[in-house]
Amino acid sequence: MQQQLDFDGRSFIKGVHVGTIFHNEDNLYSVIRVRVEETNEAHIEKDVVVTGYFPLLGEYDTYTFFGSFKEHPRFGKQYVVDHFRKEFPETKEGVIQYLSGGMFKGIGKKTATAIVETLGERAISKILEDPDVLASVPKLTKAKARQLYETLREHEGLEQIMIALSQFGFGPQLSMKIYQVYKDETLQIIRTNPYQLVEDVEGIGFGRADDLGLQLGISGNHPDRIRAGCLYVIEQHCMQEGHVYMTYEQLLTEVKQLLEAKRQELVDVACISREMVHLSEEGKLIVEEDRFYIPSLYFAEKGIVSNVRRLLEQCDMSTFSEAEFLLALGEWEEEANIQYSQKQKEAIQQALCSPLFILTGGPGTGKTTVINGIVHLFAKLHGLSLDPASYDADEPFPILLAAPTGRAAKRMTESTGLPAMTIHRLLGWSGDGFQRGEDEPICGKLLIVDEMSMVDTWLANQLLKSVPSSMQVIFVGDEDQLPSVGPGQVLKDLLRANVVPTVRLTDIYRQAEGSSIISLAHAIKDGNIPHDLTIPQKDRSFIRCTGGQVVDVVKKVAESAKQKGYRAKDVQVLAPMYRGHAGIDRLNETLQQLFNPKHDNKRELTFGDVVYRVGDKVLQLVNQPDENVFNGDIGEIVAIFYANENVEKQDLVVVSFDGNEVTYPKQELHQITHAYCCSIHKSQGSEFPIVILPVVKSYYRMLRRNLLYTAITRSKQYLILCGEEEAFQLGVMRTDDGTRQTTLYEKLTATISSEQQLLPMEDANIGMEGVTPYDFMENDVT
Ligand SMILES: Nc1ncnc2c1ncn2[C@@H]1O[C@H](COP(=O)(O)OP(=O)(O)OP(=O)(O)O)[C@@H](O)[C@H]1O
Repeated sequence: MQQQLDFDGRSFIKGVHVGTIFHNEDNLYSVIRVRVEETNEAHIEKDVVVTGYFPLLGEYDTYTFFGSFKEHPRFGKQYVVDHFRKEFPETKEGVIQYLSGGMFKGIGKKTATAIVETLGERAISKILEDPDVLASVPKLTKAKARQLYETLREHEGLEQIMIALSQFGFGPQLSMKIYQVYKDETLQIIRTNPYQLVEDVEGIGFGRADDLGLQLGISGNHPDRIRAGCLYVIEQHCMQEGHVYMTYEQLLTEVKQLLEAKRQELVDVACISREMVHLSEEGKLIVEEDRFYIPSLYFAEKGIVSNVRRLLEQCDMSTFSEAEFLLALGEWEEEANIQYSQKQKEAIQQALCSPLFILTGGPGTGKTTVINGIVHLFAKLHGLSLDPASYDADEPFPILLAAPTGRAAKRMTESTGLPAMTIHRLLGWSGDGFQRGEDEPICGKLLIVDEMSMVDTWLANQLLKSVPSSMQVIFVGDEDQLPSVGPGQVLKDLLRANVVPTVRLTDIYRQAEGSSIISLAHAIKDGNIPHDLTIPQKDRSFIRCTGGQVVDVVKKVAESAKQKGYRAKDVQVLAPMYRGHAGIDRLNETLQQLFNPKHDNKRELTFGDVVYRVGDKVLQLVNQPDENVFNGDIGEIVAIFYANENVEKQDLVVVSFDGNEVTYPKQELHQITHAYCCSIHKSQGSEFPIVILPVVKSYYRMLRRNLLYTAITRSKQYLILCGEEEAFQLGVMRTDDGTRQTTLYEKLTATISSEQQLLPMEDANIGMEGVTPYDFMENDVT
């Protein structure tokens, strides 16, 4: 028998699948137990553990696996599979059991027996060779026969496809991903147009598809290649630079560069131009004047405009008189022990009266304080309880608070005492789509969204279209912060278009409390470097050091904070880039040694180059709505379980995000990273008692004014800058970030008529300096 199965000397194991130990539905990584029937491997146990990327295999079905044995440091010997094939049974009972086992629609034991009696023990091979043999089986309808053949082909097909894909150079994981998209058509699609993969399969970029194109002899000027190049360039442009469109010239030039860089062959501009037109005719790109858009971004911008207009079309929302407002305001000021400034009062009143409103201002200008006022006055004036417990599923809590990150939402909860959530959660993000939209809007009377500068064009559109016309919406944000990670600059464009009632808070209150961090932030925002930058202040200091010294200096500063009793969670080191001698990775390594060193009693687990240890501070890198953790959330490793200690038979890391415990199997650890130091981008929306900010020339490529401004405004109590003054100056002077190509501003101003535009208070007051609306109101009241 062994001679019979030789497979050109390749290692194989033929056996029965007796149990699945682990199966990941997303990437199909599987660990199964196989009872060996035949193999050309020497010294093999009766049962072996087989790992690889494949769909859920039929229990007790027979397969032949091709691969090799590897020694896993923890799990021991495992057979790691490159590809496999299903073996069809060849005994009478086996065939009957297989055909009637539920996989073949409409075939029960009786029909299966009839098939075997007619075609014999080799029935399955015979059917695969020639499906017409099924015509001789009594009482088997043509439809059932066809279905039976197709199901058999499907199972056989997978094996052939996997082998062919591996010959094209795809590993088992990517092969399985491709197969999941195209199924039986995989090879046909790849052979006719490998560039299709770029559009359809996540993880395959233009470069990879182009290598395949070259292998398959597709010419440099081939329309499929040019089209894929166009789509790739525009997507990269939008995702990496944050633009919403590319001009004709830009797209043409960049596509030409890309296509010619990869092959020693000139690509004709006319051909590129023609394919750009074809793509727009097919709706894969949208053209407007000389601009090219990815359709989803084009329609998202349009959606934002039409929804802003829809919301603004609602009339004045104030169902209360000015006297009632002032009374409620007075009561709240007393309760909260605060005296709002005139501007802050204006903000509260306009917010309460407008269907859509923007509150903006730098750090410490009182945005949070005003949000609090809005919430309490809204409840008072509408006779609503602010106790979420007094509402139920039929009548949900009417005031919705949301923010782009979990931490920003948590801060909203802390400052208002009310439930707040991420925008993704509010909109019912399921991992591959939003539940909420125009057909199933969110419920409530008032929605306040904080940190609006972080919201990109897609999310803003989804959010706005999910808002019912009866709901009042307030956007809060600081346009000088870093723009959203995704494309667009929605808050900036909304503010510039001046179509939504807006109040800008400018007076700084935290400064009045003696914060020199806030005054530094405001100076940077205006492009100034205060003369006292390097002079130690009560709440900030600047430690001069070179790029080579900065890691040690950061460590020393963190060490002294630790000695003063601060915990890792209070001290946040922020840096702009991951790699390099002063990069985030290096800083994390150093800070882990300081805050959570190796200890015999502390469990740890190695993942790639990184060691995770119980007690480590970690950062979530992706949204995981099922677990209620989101990109940017910071947690702590509270437990590590090794594979031999649990039924899943795999290493597990448990992270607590403010009490919400999330378990990560080892292969999902790429979802987290150490957070002693994190990127400034990821820190948006969060605040920390102590921020240590290294700024050195090796960060040159990244240094920008809004980056430094964002980093500095993350610190609540102490800010320690370390590094080179010139690097800091260079960053403050560089402002070339605000040039995202968007058309939201133009679309807003063109679509929303001037009658609809509500002038912001400051403009409405032109010529009435010194006189405020409150002067009139107070007269009314008295
Ligand atoms: N009218 C006021 N009178 C006295 N103190 C005020 C007033 N407005 C705000 N503050 C105080 O100023 C500080 C900053 O206010 P707040 O946190 O609301 O600002 P913010 O704009 O939300 O700042 P950040 O964006 O940095 O969180 C708080 O301590 C707050 O109590």
